[in-house]
Amino acid sequence: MDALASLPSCLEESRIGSLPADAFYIKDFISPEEEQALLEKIEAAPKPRWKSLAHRRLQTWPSDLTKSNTLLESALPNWLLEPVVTRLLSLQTSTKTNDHIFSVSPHGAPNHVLINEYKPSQGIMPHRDGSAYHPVVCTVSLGSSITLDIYDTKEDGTRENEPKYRIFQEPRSLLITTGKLYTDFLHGISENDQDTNLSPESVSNWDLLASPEKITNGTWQRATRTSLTYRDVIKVSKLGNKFGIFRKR
Ligand SMILES: O=C(O)CCC(=O)C(=O)O
Ligand SMILES: [Fe+2]
Repeated sequence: MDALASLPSCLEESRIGSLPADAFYIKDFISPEEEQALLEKIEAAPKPRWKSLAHRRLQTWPSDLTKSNTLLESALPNWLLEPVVTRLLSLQTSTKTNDHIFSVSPHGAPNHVLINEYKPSQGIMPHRDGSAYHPVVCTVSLGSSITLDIYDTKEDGTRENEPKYRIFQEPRSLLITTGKLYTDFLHGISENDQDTNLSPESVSNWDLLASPEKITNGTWQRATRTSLTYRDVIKVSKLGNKFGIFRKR
């Protein structure tokens, strides 16, 4: 199937209307072939690229941020730019403008990618992404579906115990979150080997899913899911680039 055939003509078509502003879900953003090629690149990365946390492993491209949340300037490798970033920047936010989702970000494009791998029963604690990034997150999912839980906070600022919203992320999909959803709400993935109670009522993006019929009796049995999280790091230091050139000589 041609991945581009199913792309929306503008982001507004993909808005998750039942969520606070703003979230967009685009099914089949990449093709199965592109998904496979990305998984192979991730697998082929040298072992030290992986950082193992207690319940998850991850890669950071082009590098980790410094203690002061600065990115040492360095280009993303081409396999992380093509096709994802090119396609992402081709998506207009509305039919009335030529703006894309990173038009007003400091560098006009994502400059950083986090790759998270979740085996069944692995997840990520509810958190906010914080102030190091321009408040736009673009997540491409690979391999398997998984449910992202969105939590509101109580009046005293602590997190609600139960998620207020749930977003079902299918392989090859793109999820964009920004606005209040970035700044006010928390997001996380539960440490379960299955996602349960999935229904048109409980899943905010149900109407935008590629294959809701693959969810049986409201249950999704997880397999390994890998995500690519694209963001624009606000502070970039030129030093990284110069040092890179210096080292090559
Ligand atoms: O894997 C995901 O979809 C979420 C990752 C995430 O929240 C993060 O890396 O900040
Ligand atoms: Fe996050």
